[in-house]
Amino acid sequence: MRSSWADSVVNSAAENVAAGSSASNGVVTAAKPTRGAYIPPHLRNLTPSSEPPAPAYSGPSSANDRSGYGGNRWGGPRNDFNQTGYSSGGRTGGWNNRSGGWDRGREREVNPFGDDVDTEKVFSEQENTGINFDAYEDIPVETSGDNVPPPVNTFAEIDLGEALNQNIKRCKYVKPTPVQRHAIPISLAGRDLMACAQTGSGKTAAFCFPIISGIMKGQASQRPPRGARTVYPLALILSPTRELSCQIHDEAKKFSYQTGVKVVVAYGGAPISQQLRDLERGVDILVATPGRLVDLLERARVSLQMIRYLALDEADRMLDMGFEPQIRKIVEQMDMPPQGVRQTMLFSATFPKEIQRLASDFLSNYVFLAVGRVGSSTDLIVQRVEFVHDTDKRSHLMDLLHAQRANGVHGKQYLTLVFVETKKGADSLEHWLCMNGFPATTIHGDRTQQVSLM
Ligand SMILES: Nc1ncnc2c1ncn2[C@@H]1O[C@H](COP(=O)(O)OP(=O)(O)OP(=O)(O)O)[C@@H](O)[C@H]1O
Repeated sequence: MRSSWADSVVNSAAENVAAGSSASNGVVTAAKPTRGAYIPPHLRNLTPSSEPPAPAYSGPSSANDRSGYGGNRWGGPRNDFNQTGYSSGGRTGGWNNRSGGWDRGREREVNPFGDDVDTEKVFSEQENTGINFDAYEDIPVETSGDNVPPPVNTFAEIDLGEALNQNIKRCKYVKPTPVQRHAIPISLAGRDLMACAQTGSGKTAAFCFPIISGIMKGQASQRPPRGARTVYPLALILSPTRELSCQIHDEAKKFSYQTGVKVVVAYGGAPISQQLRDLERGVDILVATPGRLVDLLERARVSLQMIRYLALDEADRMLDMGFEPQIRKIVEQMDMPPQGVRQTMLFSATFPKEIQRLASDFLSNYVFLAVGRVGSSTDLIVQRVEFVHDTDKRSHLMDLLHAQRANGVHGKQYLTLVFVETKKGADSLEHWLCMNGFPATTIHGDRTQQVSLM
């Protein structure tokens, strides 16, 4: 006999359901929970003493429900999700098998921060993770659109929820970056967003915070059709490469630690079996590369019909890599709720015609946000091009390395990255640098070889 609290939630919910709370609306029919019974995110990590069990699913009676999969499939306009008007007492809880999870509430969550950290201490130390906030003060920010929600200066000004606030402290984020200052309030207000911001500007948190917060606070009473092994994520984050997807996944796991929100990553070039197993354990936020996601959709292992949030990261790069057909298939030709019903955030470093077309096709009454000069390289990096004969390249590199070592920069030791065309060339350079007093490590990628030097 199972006796955990997670089971008692499920059982008491099932009993309530069986007792007739939904008998008349015909939505809930299961009298006994089975594999896959759903526990809403905000209840998944709680202990018996900290919060009472979820109330039973009581059918699509509230104005906030996306009700009636037979009629209006998505149950009215997106604002009905009412992210901003949430009060913790107003949650209806509810349960279903949305994510296909099994025993989700009982799974031990790995701490992505390693050893438990003292969040208060971290916050008072006023550290950050290396972003140069002083340099951000002068960065031009442009917004346009109807009734653009005002930016915030601190995370404390935004109601992201206690668990997420704790994780922001654990990440040592003291204040929001410019893209976060603007994008988070816009997204929390339920608006679609087209954001132009450079890499490294803090975009990941800018789209993850509103998604995680929205899932934590949102209604959990939607009830998808039961599909054998199909999972129904609530949010989809598309990104061009495996590396970026994994990076977003790692960050999102930190942000969602102890929130009960489950994040899974799926990318091509790796066996699909482990990713399928991860999906079967439950998924609220799916981070995926377009090609692998199309595969999962065609196998009917993922359905997009419950998607409330869609984020496209580095959209220009995805188009450069030829992913437009896959992206359009995912967004326009599968079962994803249409624009205006889902909430969509499109991030791109540049804003060429193709991205403008994508924005007008995917977004609804959106806010345009540009942080920094669109399409330019960052002011924080000085770029210099030097033409050197092939035969002089190594000696020139050696001069640069000696100059850097001699000058130092404010007494700090910096690393140097050298990009090399071939694996063989990288190995040979590494050997040569070591022989000349610059210990180097080669990192072999699929396409670009890098040598980093001390
Ligand atoms: N508010 C913040 N305070 C301190 N550090 C932050 C903040 N926001 C993000 N960072 C850190 O800054 C770094 C860059 O952020 P992030 O990776 O989100 O940028 P990005 O724009 O998404 O870059 P990429 O395009 O490479 O994904 C990360 O190490 C992240 O943890």
